[in-house]
Amino acid sequence: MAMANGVESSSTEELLDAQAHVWNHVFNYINSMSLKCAIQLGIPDAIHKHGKPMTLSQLADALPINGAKSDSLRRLMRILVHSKFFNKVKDEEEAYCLTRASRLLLRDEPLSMATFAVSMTDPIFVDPFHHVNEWFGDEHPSPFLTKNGKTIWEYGGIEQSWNQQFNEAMACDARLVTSVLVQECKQVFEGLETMVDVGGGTGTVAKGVAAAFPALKCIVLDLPHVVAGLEESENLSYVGGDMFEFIPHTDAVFLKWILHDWDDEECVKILKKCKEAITSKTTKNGGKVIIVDMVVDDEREEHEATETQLCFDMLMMALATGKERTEKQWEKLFFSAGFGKYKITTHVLGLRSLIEVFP
Ligand SMILES: C[S@@+](CC[C@H](N)C(=O)[O-])C[C@H]1O[C@@H](n2cnc3c(N)ncnc32)[C@H](O)[C@@H]1O
Ligand SMILES: O=c1cc(-c2ccc(O)cc2)oc2c(O)c(O)ccc12
Repeated sequence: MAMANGVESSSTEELLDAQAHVWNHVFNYINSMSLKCAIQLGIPDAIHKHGKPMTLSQLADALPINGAKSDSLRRLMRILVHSKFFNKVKDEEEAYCLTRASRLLLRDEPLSMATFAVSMTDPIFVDPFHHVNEWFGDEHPSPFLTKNGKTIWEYGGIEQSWNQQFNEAMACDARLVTSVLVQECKQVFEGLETMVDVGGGTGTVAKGVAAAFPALKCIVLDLPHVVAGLEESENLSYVGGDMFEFIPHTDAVFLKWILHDWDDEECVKILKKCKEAITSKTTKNGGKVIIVDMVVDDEREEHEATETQLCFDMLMMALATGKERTEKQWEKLFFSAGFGKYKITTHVLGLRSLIEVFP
């Protein structure tokens, strides 16, 4: 009866598909953890050092692992081949080589994301996500605060090693973005005499921009515990302060991964401070705010890009009061803060956009 009917049998298939879908999502963290393990074991570095595709036994010999675990290493490599971190090639024997993604996980590469990937999968960083359901029922502005009793920024001022790990993870991303900015987006900085990188962390972007444009004076404004004791140079200096209170006068304010941390009301406050900073000086060629952040495209067809943007939106919900915004939402912020026009450049920074905002 049940199985004789085509509809019934297809609904059995659908039921099993649905079960697989649930499994897939329940165990999705295994992808993150496998990647973390590969970086910690130094698998990308070992393959890179080998200089040509590396067989399983060569890899097992090169890694700091128990020799009896080479079949487990094969299984780890299998899932990482599946998730496109390695390719398997076959000449005389099967061997592994790097992909573009695992090249970004080499420890000594200037644009390495290895520190970022290991930090962000550390239990202390993942922990707030175990408190999202509890947060839905409480009064706190973020699950991070539900878990830690402090905002992420207050927490960084108290937990030294957390602060250092967070700043290093941000610096990883900033190195990659800076290299694109100074190579592909030179025109954005040309003609500026001064620039303040607001919430600029330990100054990775400002250092890169200051080196590429020696006539441009760069100032990094960040919380006092973030910029304490950092080395300055001829055209790079640090100011410890609060962007909600004061931003030094400048031709341009740079905001990378800042506004998505904050809710709309807080963003308008920050943007108003930016506007004061860029309009209170007689600017020759400047007078703008440069933003690096996502512009969510609801129509976007690419599945992976949409998933990443949705993950970042959840990240902002779990850690702070922010969100990822559509162009309409950005426009509302700019006009509410008293700006007159803006220009969005997409694609040059991958999933993020470069937004220039003018008074
Ligand atoms: C997500 S990080 C981005 C860092 C850097 N812009 C980057 O993209 O690599 C946000 C930064 O904002 C800083 N921040 C948070 N609250 C701030 C405040 N009230 N005033 C100045 N900086 C602040 C944090 O310390 C942190 O460095
Ligand atoms: O990439 C990140 C990661 C974080 C993060 C993740 C987990 C935690 O427990 C704390 C922080 O925060 C970020 C952030 O605030 C941001 O503006 C951009 C990127 C990230």
